[in-house]
Amino acid sequence: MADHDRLAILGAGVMGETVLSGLLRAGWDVGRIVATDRRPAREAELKDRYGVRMLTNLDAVAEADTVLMVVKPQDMRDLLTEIGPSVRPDTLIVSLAAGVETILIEDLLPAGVPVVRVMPNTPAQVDEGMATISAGRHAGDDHVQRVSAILAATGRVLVVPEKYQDAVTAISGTGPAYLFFVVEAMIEAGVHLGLPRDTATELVVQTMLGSAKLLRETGEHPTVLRERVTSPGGTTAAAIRELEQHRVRAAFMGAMEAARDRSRDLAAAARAAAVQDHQSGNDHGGTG
Ligand SMILES: NC(=O)C1=CN([C@@H]2O[C@H](COP(=O)(O)OP(=O)(O)OC[C@H]3O[C@@H](n4cnc5c(N)ncnc54)[C@H](O)[C@@H]3O)[C@@H](O)[C@H]2O)C=CC1
Ligand SMILES: O=C(O)[C@@H]1CCC=N1
Repeated sequence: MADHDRLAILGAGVMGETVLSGLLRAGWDVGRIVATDRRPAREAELKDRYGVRMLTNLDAVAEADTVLMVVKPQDMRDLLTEIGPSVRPDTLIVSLAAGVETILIEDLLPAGVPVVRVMPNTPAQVDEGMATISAGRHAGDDHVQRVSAILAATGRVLVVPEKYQDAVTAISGTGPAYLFFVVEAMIEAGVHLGLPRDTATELVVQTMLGSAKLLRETGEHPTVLRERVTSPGGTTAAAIRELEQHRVRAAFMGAMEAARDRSRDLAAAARAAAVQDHQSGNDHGGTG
């Protein structure tokens, strides 16, 4: 992304702020970024915290070369309906919403507007994010590069075919929640075994961090690393037997299938709303 390019973040909730703060930590000039939020208290909060200019959606789009849409999937249609007619043909539109397909976004925008879909995650708040990027029909390599450069400020980036994005959402988009769930459960277990809560928390958090670092830095398969902890007839073997008896592996598969299916449901709901709009003649003017 060239240094003069300007970015608008529409919807400055958890993920919008995550991207904003990451870019500022990476050295972006706050003057190159504008943001919006429909909640006035949130606008004031972000203005105070980062000195970022908070505008209306239409003003933000008018100023920007790249527009990140970071509202809930259910709010995406209203947002696109509002900004669609004002989007210039060369404005790059980027959606970070779960489930919403680029083809639906393109339909609500003027013909030919480039659209890119991203699935980020919250570890971007500490520059350890994992984001995947997929190009829509009118987005070229230069657009994908531009979005990669933005997301690379907050962690790792992979370009994937859009058909993978529902699975990605279930694995890395939603993934931090599963790991926090495991951490919660392990801390409770420590307390159950008689450890003070702060001691249990320190043990579990450092063990999570250290295990992730071991995986990343050695590149070893997790099974190999687990086997190295598992002494014959020892404590780990006893614990793993319990996890297997409770079908924890199957539960993880079921959980991620459910997340993948929910992402597909969100896409289907957006498609159904589009069909209903067309049938009722309530077309929003998009020709893309
Ligand atoms: N939170 C997460 O871990 C992740 C979220 N996402 C995606 O990011 C998007 C946002 O999620 P969160 O930040 O968690 O939600 P959030 O609810 O924290 O933020 C959404 C923000 O958008 C604002 N908003 C809604 N409609 C608006 C409009 N028309 N104009 C301006 N502002 C508007 C809301 O006031 C709110 O502050 C979702 O589509 C979600 O699928 C993707 C990956 C991870
Ligand atoms: O729960 C959600 O729908 C969002 C998308 C991925 C993570 N959080």
